[in-house]
Amino acid sequence: MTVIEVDGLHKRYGELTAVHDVSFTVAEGEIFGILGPNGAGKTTTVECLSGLRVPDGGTVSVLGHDPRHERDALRQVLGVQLQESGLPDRLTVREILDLFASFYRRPADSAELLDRLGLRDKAAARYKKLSGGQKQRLAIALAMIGNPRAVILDELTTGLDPHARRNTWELVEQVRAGGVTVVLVTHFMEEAERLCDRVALIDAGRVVAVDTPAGLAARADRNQRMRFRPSAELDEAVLRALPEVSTVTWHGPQVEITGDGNLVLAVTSLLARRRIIAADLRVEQATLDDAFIALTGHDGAS
Ligand SMILES: Nc1ncnc2c1ncn2[C@@H]1O[C@H](COP(=O)(O)OP(=O)(O)OP(=O)(O)O)[C@@H](O)[C@H]1O
Repeated sequence: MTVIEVDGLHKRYGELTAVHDVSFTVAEGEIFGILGPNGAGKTTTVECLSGLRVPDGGTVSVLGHDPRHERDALRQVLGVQLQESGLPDRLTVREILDLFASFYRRPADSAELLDRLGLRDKAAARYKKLSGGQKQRLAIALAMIGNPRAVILDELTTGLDPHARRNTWELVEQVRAGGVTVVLVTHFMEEAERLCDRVALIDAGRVVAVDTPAGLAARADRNQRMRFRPSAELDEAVLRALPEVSTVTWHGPQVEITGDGNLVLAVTSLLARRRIIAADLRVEQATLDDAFIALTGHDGAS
């Protein structure tokens, strides 16, 4: 079932068109990534989904609601964690959660949520005393307090150390395991690759591609590369005859093969037929980073 449908979304700020003709759909239970460099238009896009911004063109439907006209109904079913939380420093974690719970008809149990997000020990701590990772966990708790069917998480792990980032990723997986559809805004390729079922790659306000992370990586205009030491003599001509193989180079006893398509399967099947073992096999696959460069002509950093 489609939970979110965006069709031809446009948003201008004065002279600047921040979002040009953006279209995608998100299915129930997906973790859907919106990936792109700073300023690509990701936040503007999700703000249009949550009703925080009014689009200049296109249509948006979130859980059957038009965010422009049905913001109150939408708020009951869509949880939103935004980049700038703007939470009051002096309130405690429990006070903040209880305050947010009061906005919803059927809020989640805040004690249970604190437990689930590993914040039970911090319930009485003031917001300003929390670490970056704890603040992010609270932000997820606030997005989940209304028992939503879908959540938008925007730049969740920016500024976190690798350990806190990995903990946060586990929480996002738990959210989805609870049946909630997740839209994850990120400019980290690794995060999208690790968490997302599908990704919309956005650059300068336009969708460059929508695909699975593996599908995007496969579009990267870069050869795959494998290297190994064959256990017996390898007939190079047979290797070169495989349609997937582009180059074969020897480095002493090691052979390096580049190519595309199902290169690894083609070469390992050939070796198996000839009863040759590929010792010290190393394979380099294209990554989302490569896909981003291939699809946009520049790297994702900005
Ligand atoms: N309120 C605003 N007024 C004017 N311009 C804006 C406003 N908000 C965003 N922009 C501009 O619109 C473009 C898209 O911004 P947006 O925040 O949607 O991008 P983003 O991909 O979320 O970036 P980031 O990763 O830095 O958050 C940028 O050029 C930004 O400067």
